[in-house]
Amino acid sequence: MWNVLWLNVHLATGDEALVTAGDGYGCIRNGAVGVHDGVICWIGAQADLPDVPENLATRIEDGRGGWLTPGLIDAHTHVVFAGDRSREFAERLNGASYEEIARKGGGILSTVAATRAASEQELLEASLKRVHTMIREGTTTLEVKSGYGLTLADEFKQLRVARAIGEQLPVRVHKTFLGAHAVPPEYQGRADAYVTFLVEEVLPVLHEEKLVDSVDAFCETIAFSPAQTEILFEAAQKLGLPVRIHAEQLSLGGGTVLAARYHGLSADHLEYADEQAVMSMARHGTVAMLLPGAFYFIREKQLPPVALLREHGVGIGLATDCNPGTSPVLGLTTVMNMGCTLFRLTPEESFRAVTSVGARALGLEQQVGMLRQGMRADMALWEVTGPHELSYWVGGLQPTRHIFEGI
Ligand SMILES: O=C(O)CC[C@@H]1NC(=O)NC1=O
Ligand SMILES: [Fe+3]
Repeated sequence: MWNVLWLNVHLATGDEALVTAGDGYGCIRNGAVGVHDGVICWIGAQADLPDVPENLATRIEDGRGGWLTPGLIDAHTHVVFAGDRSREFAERLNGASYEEIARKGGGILSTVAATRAASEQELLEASLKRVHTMIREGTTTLEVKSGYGLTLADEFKQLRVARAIGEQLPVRVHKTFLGAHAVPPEYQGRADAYVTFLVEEVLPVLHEEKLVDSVDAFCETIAFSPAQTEILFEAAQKLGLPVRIHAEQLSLGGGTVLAARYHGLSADHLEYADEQAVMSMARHGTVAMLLPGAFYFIREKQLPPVALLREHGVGIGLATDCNPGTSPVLGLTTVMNMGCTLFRLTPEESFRAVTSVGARALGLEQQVGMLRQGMRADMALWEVTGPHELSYWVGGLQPTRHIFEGI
């Protein structure tokens, strides 16, 4: 029946079938969870537990009255990179402009150069350190993008490292191809040729190696146009790969509408999204993935259209966007607080944003993101007064237990 039994826990299930107007978390107080081979096989009030045959070889876990939640889902990270951009942060605070930093070889292309120069082992070691911190803060599912290699060999290297992270650590990894993150030095002024290179020589090879779970693009005035992005999306669609997009981060450019038209899993950033963009996401079930870490770090002033997202019933996700340039953030509970404090999400919305909605953004809603019979037993145990407290602390809150596949 089960090989692990969690007792003496209050459950914030995030189960949409249990969520009500009065309880946005789908709570079961004084609950229990039975797990068999990493899957939830029983969940409910402890008083309703069926008799457990004495001889059953069951590992009993005492939750000591803590709150058990789904493991947190970080559905947008660039966590695999080499090099250091902290000096740029200091230079900017001492008056240097982005342009001056870029002219000195700083910015995204400096991370590209460092990532190309790093060996696969060096890249893995640097990334594992950051993912260990993410795990300590409750993350059990992690999306990892490429996009700092920008050659076949280096995009390959990044995605192999992403795969290795999931093989070595108790975390589920979704691998996203983001070759269209920036135009590399060898293609400067030839963005169209670079896009052709990506769709003809890079994406098919990485897909063949089963290293791509979805395809992303940075659709922005300083990156790729909607027309260039669509070429990539057409290629992804031909390979049967879902798409996602960095869109409307710095301007209204049409990326969100484009991604929704391709039934994109998510459209991310969205500070400059308008009602047409929101309605296109609602029409196609595309998740709005808000990234308050980048908003905070680059001191953006334009807020994403949260009221419109609510009005049109678009799922609202939150993620760290962990990257060295605009969002050096590792903790999802910090991002949950930012979602509430900066974007005025309710704690319930913030909780769903990193659980059930995060799962939808990765196409994993049948496996993770809720505590429900049949779902993977990826969970986190918290010593808090209730699930609302996960959005309250500004950093520093860690679960007492990070539980992957039940243990
Ligand atoms: O500066 C970097 O390294 C990444 C910037 C980051 N990438 C993206 O698509 N949007 C961003 O803010
Ligand atoms: Fe990003």
